[in-house]
Amino acid sequence: MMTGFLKMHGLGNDFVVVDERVQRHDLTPARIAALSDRHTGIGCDQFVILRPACAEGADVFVRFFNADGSESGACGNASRCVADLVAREAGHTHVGLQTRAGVLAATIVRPGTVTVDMGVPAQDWQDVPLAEAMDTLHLPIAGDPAAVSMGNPHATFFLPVPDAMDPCVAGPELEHHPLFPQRANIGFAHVTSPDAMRLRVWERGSGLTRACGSGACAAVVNAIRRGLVGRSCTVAMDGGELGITWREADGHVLMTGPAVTSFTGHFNPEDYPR
Ligand SMILES: N[C@@H](CCC[C@H](N)C(=O)O)C(=O)O
Repeated sequence: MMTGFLKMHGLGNDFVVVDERVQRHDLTPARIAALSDRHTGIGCDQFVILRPACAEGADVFVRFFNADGSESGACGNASRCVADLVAREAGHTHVGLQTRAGVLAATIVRPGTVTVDMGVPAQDWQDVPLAEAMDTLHLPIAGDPAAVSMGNPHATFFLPVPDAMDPCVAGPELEHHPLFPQRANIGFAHVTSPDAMRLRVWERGSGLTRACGSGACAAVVNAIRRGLVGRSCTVAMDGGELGITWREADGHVLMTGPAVTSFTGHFNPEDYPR
């Protein structure tokens, strides 16, 4: 039986979105990895599955998978895309997304622009998680990265000059560093002013992407913790810009940026290895 999908993206971080709210489609991790392959599948950075919500305040339950088939608790760019989709369906401007990291409130700012409340970042070493007790603001790794969880594990390097580290060279090894028992997303940031930074992210399970929403939130949170930027910051990535605010009043991180639908299509799951 054919399965319908949407191809969406946020700043070029691209997603295959499959709606399982009415019917399941037997999408195993191996099948998701095969479908995510850019040469032999549909191709995407993350594969997103929608299920019926079962939490208060949520309109939909969203599961995020990386291109290698592994699951993540959070994906900022996909959250904006799903919020845009569900809000258009319902004719609402506010939607609740149930994720493995909790229920996220999203607001349609204007057509195609969405703010997602990414919640409160977790700063304790157990919550990132890291392999042993340590100060998450200064990891004992060359280059002195800081770590935080945005519902998924992130480490951010602050580079004195742009591109001082190549994500494609440093990223793969750091993603698998023994300090990160669940692997980690690795950000390479260069602060350009008290309210702006440039960022590239080597994503766990997907590699270098054009943008990473949770990575942008993590980079801003870590930069604020280090006293490098103020509470609101524009993050410029290869695919474009996100606005990130770490709200002082309640500690929530707000992420604002675009959500785009590229096309729709169909595939037969049976054509891909289970
Ligand atoms: N592209 C994402 C993050 C996707 C998940 C990540 N690779 C992980 O494994 O945690 C974003 O926009 O946040």
